[in-house]
Amino acid sequence: MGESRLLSRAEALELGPGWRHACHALLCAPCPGRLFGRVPLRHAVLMQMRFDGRLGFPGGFVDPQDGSLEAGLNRELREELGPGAAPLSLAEGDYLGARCEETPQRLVAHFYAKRLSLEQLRALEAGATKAKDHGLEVLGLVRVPLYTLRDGAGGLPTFLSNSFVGCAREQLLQALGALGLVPEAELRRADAASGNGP
Ligand SMILES: O=c1[nH]cnc2c1ncn2[C@@H]1O[C@H](COP(=O)(O)OP(=O)(O)O)[C@@H](O)[C@H]1O
Repeated sequence: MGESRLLSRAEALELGPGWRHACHALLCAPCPGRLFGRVPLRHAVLMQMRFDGRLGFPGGFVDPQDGSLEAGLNRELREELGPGAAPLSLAEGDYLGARCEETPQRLVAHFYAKRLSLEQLRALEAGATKAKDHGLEVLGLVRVPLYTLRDGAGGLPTFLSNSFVGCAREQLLQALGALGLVPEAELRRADAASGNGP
């Protein structure tokens, strides 16, 4: 992945016609369970295994006929997560930021996050195999482990050493911090321990 820089929604929308716009979203829910009866799961955070073997968030390119970034995002969520995504309806208020990359094409990656109930998130997971893209562009949803196991590597550090598409790894770290899903100090330790950081 090349260098990316953070932009506001307004700045991103002012970029010229040479830029393609894509929108992706982190969906999460509070998760009271404990792994092995002792490790708090904290939250269920969804990512997906893509056709190219990389991890990314649900979403995709916005088409000119979508009319708005959010309309494009909601269409992509239905294609990738199935009809269960229809009631989600992500909006401008769910916007977290944009990153632009010039490697090799000019891409603006808009990023959103939305908190669901655990019941809503479970229903999405259960319905995702009915999505148009299931088994094609999307190979499956995964939950992100937010804990770090006693060995200092298992859990989030090891998850972060996977291969991520575009700026998805930076987006994940941004959202986990911004939404308070993992304490900042723990996030920094997991990032450094993953051996895949900056
Ligand atoms: O989770 C993500 N975060 C940031 N960029 C992503 C993510 N997933 C894909 N991308 C990038 O966004 C662009 C659109 O990819 P995607 O495969 O989602 O679109 P599509 O579903 O419309 O084909 C690609 O350039 C890809 O590298």
